[in-house]
Amino acid sequence: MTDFNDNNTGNTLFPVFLKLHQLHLLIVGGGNVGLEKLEAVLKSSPVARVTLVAGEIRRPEILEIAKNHPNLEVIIRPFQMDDLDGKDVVILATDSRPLHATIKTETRKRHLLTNVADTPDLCDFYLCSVVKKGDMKIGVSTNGKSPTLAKRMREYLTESLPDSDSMQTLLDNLKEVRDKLGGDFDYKVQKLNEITSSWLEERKD
Ligand SMILES: C[C@@]1(CC(=O)O)c2cc3[nH]c(cc4nc(cc5[nH]c(cc(n2)[C@H]1CCC(=O)O)[C@@](C)(CC(=O)O)[C@@H]5CCC(=O)O)C(CC(=O)O)=C4CCC(=O)O)c(CCC(=O)O)c3CC(=O)O
Ligand SMILES: NC(=O)C1=CN([C@@H]2O[C@H](COP(=O)(O)OP(=O)(O)OC[C@H]3O[C@@H](n4cnc5c(N)ncnc54)[C@H](O)[C@@H]3O)[C@@H](O)[C@H]2O)C=CC1
Repeated sequence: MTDFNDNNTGNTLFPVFLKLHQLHLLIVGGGNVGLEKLEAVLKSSPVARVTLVAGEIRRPEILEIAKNHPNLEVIIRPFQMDDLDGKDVVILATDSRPLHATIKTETRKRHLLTNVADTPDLCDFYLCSVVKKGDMKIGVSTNGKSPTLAKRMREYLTESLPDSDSMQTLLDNLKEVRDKLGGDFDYKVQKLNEITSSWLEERKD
């Protein structure tokens, strides 16, 4: 049975995995943080549809990245409110907190999910550290307490977990079994649980 009180007092964030290629992301800011967030997005979702608006591109890497990512549009001019038109998700990464507060007020009205990189309190969501092993992805958040520890945890999990090839083989095999299994839903759940429990047992040895 689900225990809704289980250790739920501190970190109440709800993790999800976005299909960013089906959404339109706006990043405002073209400096260190704009680049960091752009790289984080494209590393996980290389075909994400992204528009980046910045008064000035202070990290030229952004323009280099744009050359290899046709779904990334870079607009060099100050932000204007109509940049929000048609967007689904917004990341604010300028060096102006008052600008962030003004834009956040408008994105709230428009129900656009917004990350304000320098102000956790204004964020609707946080970016996380990402562990990737083939199709397996694990997101790590520290509830905003220590991004550096999130980064270290990514490194720790990347080293400790099976390598990408083994993980992919495991996932491909399980997918094959899953597709082949007949029977009703309960039977499938039971069978898949049986097969995967042996994997956990082996790990304990
Ligand atoms: C709340 C959050 C909002 C958001 O940005 O989404 C946020 C906020 C802030 N970050 C700051 C600083 C740093 N951020 C990093 C790195 C990362 N930051 C990321 C996420 C998040 N950062 C969200 C919470 C995530 C969580 O819940 O744990 C990661 C995980 C994901 C990503 O960005 O890709 C990525 C690691 C990726 C990886 O390598 O795996 C480093 C370390 C480094 O770069 O080596 C430093 C410097 C050291 C330090 O401060 O720890 C500051 C202070 C700025 C200042 O002092 O001026 C703020 C603002 C504040 O806290 O007030
Ligand atoms: N969340 C995180 O991971 C971190 C957050 N920060 C915070 O993020 C903020 C930004 O830092 P940096 O990227 O280093 O600054 P930066 O000076 O490198 O870049 C600022 C960018 O904002 C743009 N900008 C400013 N006003 C604008 C406007 N009206 N319209 C469009 N673009 C505009 C500039 O043209 C520039 O491209 C700082 O306040 C810093 O404290 C810093 C480190 C990590």
